[in-house]
Amino acid sequence: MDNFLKNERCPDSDSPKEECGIFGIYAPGEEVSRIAFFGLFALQHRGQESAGIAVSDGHSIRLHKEMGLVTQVFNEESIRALKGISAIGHTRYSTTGSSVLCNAQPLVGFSSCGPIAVAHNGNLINTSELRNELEAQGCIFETTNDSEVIAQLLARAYRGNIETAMRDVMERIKGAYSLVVLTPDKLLGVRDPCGIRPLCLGRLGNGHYVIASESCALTTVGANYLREVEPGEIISIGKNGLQEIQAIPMHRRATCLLEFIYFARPDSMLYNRTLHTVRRRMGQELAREHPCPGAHVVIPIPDTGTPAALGYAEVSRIPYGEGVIKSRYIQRTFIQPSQRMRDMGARMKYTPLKETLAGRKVVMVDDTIVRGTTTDKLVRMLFEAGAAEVHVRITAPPVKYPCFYGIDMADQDELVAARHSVEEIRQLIGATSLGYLSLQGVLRAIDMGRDNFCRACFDGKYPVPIPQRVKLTKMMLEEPTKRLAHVGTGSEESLLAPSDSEE
Ligand SMILES: O=P(O)(O)OC[C@H]1O[C@H](OP(=O)(O)OP(=O)(O)O)[C@H](O)[C@@H]1O
Ligand SMILES: NC(=O)CC[C@H](N)C(=O)O
Ligand code: SF4
Ligand SMILES: [Mg+2]
Repeated sequence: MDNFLKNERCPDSDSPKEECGIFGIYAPGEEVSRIAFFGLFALQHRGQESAGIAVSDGHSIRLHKEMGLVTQVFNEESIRALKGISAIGHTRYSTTGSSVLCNAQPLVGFSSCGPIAVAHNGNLINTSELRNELEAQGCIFETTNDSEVIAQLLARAYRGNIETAMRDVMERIKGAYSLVVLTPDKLLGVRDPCGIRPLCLGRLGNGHYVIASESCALTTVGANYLREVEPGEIISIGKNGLQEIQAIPMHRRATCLLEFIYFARPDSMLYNRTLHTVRRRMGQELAREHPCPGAHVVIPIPDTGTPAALGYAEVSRIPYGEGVIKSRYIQRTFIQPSQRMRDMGARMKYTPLKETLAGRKVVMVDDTIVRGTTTDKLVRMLFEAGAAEVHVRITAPPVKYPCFYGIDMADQDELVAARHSVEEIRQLIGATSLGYLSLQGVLRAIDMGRDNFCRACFDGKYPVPIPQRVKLTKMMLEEPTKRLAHVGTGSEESLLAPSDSEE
């Protein structure tokens, strides 16, 4: 627990964070840890705090994890030391538990039938309840993250059949979870009954299987995309091949809408749609909903705003141009662990191109305004570079409600749209005009109905009800008094939204 004690608490760090990248491979005869490294590298955008790989040699499991980016955590030596037949990996963006080494993943639990490694993307909403119960039974926890509850439950339930044990655990845990699980002889891919976080299955040319958060990681390792892991499903891979098990009934499909808008890489596929195409269409819808007659140029805020700006330019017939250059070496600002770091990140990240901006009426297209950290600095920067007008266009509706399923927006106070109207936000960011794409517009661009998505941060309808009287925060397991609040909460309704549950 040394790392935990040394962690410096940031003033605003009590809110859950974004998400994580997970990867799994079962391929005897292949360099599985090197392939996992490449897979994790492709998933680096999903989490930049720590990375780790666990490898099985058929008998035991070895683990290497460190704080930092994938390329900082692994080198030739550490990859070579991880020899085996199967592997799982993780890139972390903390949502429950500080960003410290003991909370890095994969986590390894020890059962009476051998070791089990777990890597988790998502966030549970009944962590404290389960952890209190396990502690009362004598379980000793080594981390302050929610994922260890899964590892501990699994280790207790495992009596030789990992699929049955996993099903038992799925019946207990609530919230968002996409998992890869490794035992000495099996690899599992698991998705919660709403399929909130993505997870897909692919196959290498030699017939071996890989599982990844996003299809872009399959492409990187040369695997063909087969399909998404279904909500409530366990995919089990071992020496007898692949087994598909509908472990618990699908509740309903509720994949995170923000994965389509921002989180997932544009070259990934979700619901069989390439996200670059979807985002371009969001830009087209935005141009129809919020035109900007008389503007001279449409500029994207790279990277995620780029396809949408192309779409906006196509429909509006306003020329597309590059107005800001993004440093190649900076990471996502939205997924930095503290507000101070996010502020610095935004300033380091962009430089304006005066040639595109000076004297022009500019349409600036970005994907989301979450806290507003990025947008107000950008608008100021464009005016300072000589823009005559700055019209901000956003390919998402205002983010008004917190996310408890693995995204960095648990504190409603941090969300600028929770406290201000669109006109007030326009004034705050100093834009000439401001237009958000409607939920209908987003859904038209994806070409699917609203019932296929979690969109709770936009409309307050949570697909998995949030327990009442519970403040789910990133640090809740590091502050014992907050944990007590989780015991015996009767109602499953949230206090946060006008209409909280979709039940
Ligand atoms: O309102 P805020 O809280 O400031 O966050 C919103 C910004 O954060 C993200 O960009 P980011 O730079 O993280 O990643 P990207 O390069 O993928 O666009 C997002 O694309 C917005 O630009
Ligand atoms: N962003 C995530 O998916 C994080 C997974 C897990 N909740 C953790 O904090 O480690
Ligand atoms: S609340 Fe928002 S960010 Fe969270 S899972 Fe739902 S759509 Fe995604
Ligand atoms: Mg951005």
